[in-house]
This record gives sequence, C-alpha cells and structure tokens, in this order.
Amino acid sequence: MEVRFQQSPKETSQMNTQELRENFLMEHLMEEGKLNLVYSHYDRVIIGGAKPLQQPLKLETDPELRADYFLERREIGIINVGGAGKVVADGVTYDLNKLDCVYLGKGTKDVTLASVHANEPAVFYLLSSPAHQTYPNTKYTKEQAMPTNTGSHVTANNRTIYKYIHAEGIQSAQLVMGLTILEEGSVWNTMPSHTHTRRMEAYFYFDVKEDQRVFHFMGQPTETRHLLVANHQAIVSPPWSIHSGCGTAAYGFIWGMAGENYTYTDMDPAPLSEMR
Ligand SMILES: O=C[C@H](O)[C@@H](O)CC(=O)C(=O)O
Ligand SMILES: [Zn+2]
Repeated sequence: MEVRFQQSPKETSQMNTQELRENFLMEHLMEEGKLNLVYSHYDRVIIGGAKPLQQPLKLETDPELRADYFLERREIGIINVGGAGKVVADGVTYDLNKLDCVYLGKGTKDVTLASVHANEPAVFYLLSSPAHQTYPNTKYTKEQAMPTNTGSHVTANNRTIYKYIHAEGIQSAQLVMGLTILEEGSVWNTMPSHTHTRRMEAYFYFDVKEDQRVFHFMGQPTETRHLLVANHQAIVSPPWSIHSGCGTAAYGFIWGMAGENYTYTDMDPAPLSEMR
C-alpha cells in the first residue's frame, strides 16, 4: 500500500507539473488482476482500485493498519464502473453491475471482489475511511441514488448526480460517496467550483475515451493549478482545494468525501469573479 502525507497550500503553490502529479494524481490505480490501495493522510482515507480477472481478489489488511482485518476500524464504499461483478462480504454476495454501489460497515471481516466474465472484467473503485460505529452493509443501484439533473447545455455542464452514501442515503460513520455523469456535449464538472474545509474529497474519472482527457483543476480558489487526467485515474483533493474538471468530451466520475460532517450540500462557493 502506498502512503501519501499531506501538503500545505503554500508548498502546493510552488510545485511543478511532475510534483503536482506525484502528490495528487493516482495514475495506475487500476491494473488487471490486481487490487491497489493508496493511504492518504487527508482524513486517513484509503483510495483503491480492483480489476479481477479469473481469480477473485481479497481485500487484505496491510501492516500499516496494524489491524487484524481491513475493516476492523474502517468502513468502505465500492462502486463498479466495468463489467458485471460480485462482492462477497462475510458470506453474503452482492451482485454489482455497472454503477451499483455496496457499503460495508466496520467489523466486516472477509471481503472478496470478482468479475463474472474475465474477458469483460468488473472495475471496482474503493474508498474507505475510519469508523467508530457499525452501520449495516447495504447495496444501492444507481436508480436508488436519487438521480438529480443539474447544470445546462448553455454552460456545457449538463449532468446527473447520483448520491449513494450520505446523510439521506446509505448510512455511514463519515463516508460520503456518489457519482456524476455528463450528458453528451457537456464537459464541465463542479463549475462553479467550491471548497469544503470540513471534508477532503477524492475523484475517480471513468468512461473517458482512450484519446480524450480531463483537465482537472485544483488548488486554493485564488491559486489554481491543473492536472491532465486519463481514464480510470484518481485525484485526491485537500479540504482547502477546489475540485473541478473540464473534459475534451463527456465522461463520468465517482466522488467521495470524509471528514467533519457528511452533509452533501455543505459547500463554500468559489465565485468565478474571485478565482485566479
Ligand atoms: O462536494 C461535492 C462534490 O464536489 C461533487 O458531488 C460535485 C459534483 O459531482 C458535480 O458538481 O458534478
Ligand atoms: Zn466537493
């Protein structure tokens, strides 16, 4: 498991492109037949990717956690953005088709992830945060995730937001998770931008076509930087940073947060007129 510490706004403002990418971008989260984890010290979230082929992949504990099993003191959300998949948690099987989500609470001992067809593998994105209370293991389809249309074609940000794990959806100790799908011809996400110093955020871009990219914007609202992001790459967004992207074509992304609260609407707007 890779461990990443925090960066201050000041040191971030002095980074070059390569340094920004090493600290904030996860380029190789998804590898065939592997389960990869990155431990971020922003709210101690663990960001993961799993692409099982013939063999199921087990969510193992890591020496860094000093825990007998991965979810001993944690909770996790898992969303599939690939072919049909299965998550087995303590003997219970959750069938996860594309854009289905399963939440597993603290105390779940045995977790395996599998693809139904190795030639059309599941692509599981994982986000885990510390938990001090157990909430029930729960699956949601995207239809259960309160699909809400927002934005407009005029501003090229017409998109549908699906909320799975949050105060009014699947209950959790602190994890918040959902995803956003852009309409054909719309390219901007989370514009106008915002920050929420109560929570960190992680983004995972998917359905970005091979020859397309997303320009992801980060930094304090008055000190913005960008990262070039390809399909199945993830971004960690510090609590003080905006997180907003513009694609060269439509795409989708999973967002997730952890921290002080789990109120989805708690955002501090960063008006365009004040951004630099
Ligand atoms: O705090 C909330 C997150 O930044 C995302 O939910 C925003 C988003 O998906 C969007 O506007 O497209
Ligand atoms: Zn946000």
